[in-house]
Amino acid sequence: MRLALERIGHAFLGRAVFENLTLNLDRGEVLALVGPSGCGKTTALQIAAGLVDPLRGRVRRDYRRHAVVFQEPRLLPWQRTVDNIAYGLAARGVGREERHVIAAARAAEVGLHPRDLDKYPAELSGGMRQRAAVARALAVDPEVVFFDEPFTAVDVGLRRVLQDLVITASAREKFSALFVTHDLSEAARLGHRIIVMSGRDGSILVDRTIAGTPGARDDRAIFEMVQGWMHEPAFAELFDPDRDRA
Ligand SMILES: Nc1ncnc2c1ncn2[C@@H]1O[C@H](COP(=O)(O)OP(=O)(O)OP(=O)(O)O)[C@@H](O)[C@H]1O
Repeated sequence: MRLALERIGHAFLGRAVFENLTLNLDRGEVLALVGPSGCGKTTALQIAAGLVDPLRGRVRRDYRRHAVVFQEPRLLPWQRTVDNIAYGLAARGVGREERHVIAAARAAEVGLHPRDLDKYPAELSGGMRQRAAVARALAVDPEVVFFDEPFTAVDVGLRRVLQDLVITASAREKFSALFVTHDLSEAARLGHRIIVMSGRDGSILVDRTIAGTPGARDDRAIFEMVQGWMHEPAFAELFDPDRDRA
């Protein structure tokens, strides 16, 4: 077990997001977290990543290094791509030359061209910026990666490429990942397990292993899996979050 949220309760301005959230992330596992907008997925991720302190409950972490990939790339505009990718390494005291070697290797893994390394974020396309954000996360050799809807803003074709990057990298590097997404097909492509959060009280409606292995599921299998999920009441809230709301 890499990470455990134990009986977490959280509220903003006195309004509860969830009262009693418990979830585990296993070693090497990509856990897809889905739920209707506003149910608390990002809050759960931020608590798991230590970016927000929960009001109640406990977070147990059994790892040394993690990284976060946000929906927007959050690159430093005044730094070249190579230095953005190496950002976490600089914070860890890795020397400049070694940082650049590692950053160049990570950039190549996410499909950035060597000439992109000297560019500033404003000179990159949106997709290239998000590739750089993934490279920056992987550069620190994280044992856990938190993805908060990282590919929502990129176009469909590139989204698949970036999903494949995550699948390949997680299989190669054996990191665990908590992957928040709105997209059931994305969850079905890259997850080992899926959790569905309720829009009513943030409780967990579904927690199940996804059949097959990420990267080995073909499009038809993914399509059929998602079709099957969509017929389950627990998933229906994703499409009609006000259904049972008082
Ligand atoms: N900083 C904040 N201050 C006040 N309320 C907040 C804050 N952050 C989140 N909330 C509220 O907490 C609830 C959960 O938000 P959260 O962003 O975790 O949901 P989500 O499931 O990730 O939503 P989405 O899928 O739309 O990104 C929402 O009602 C939101 O308005």
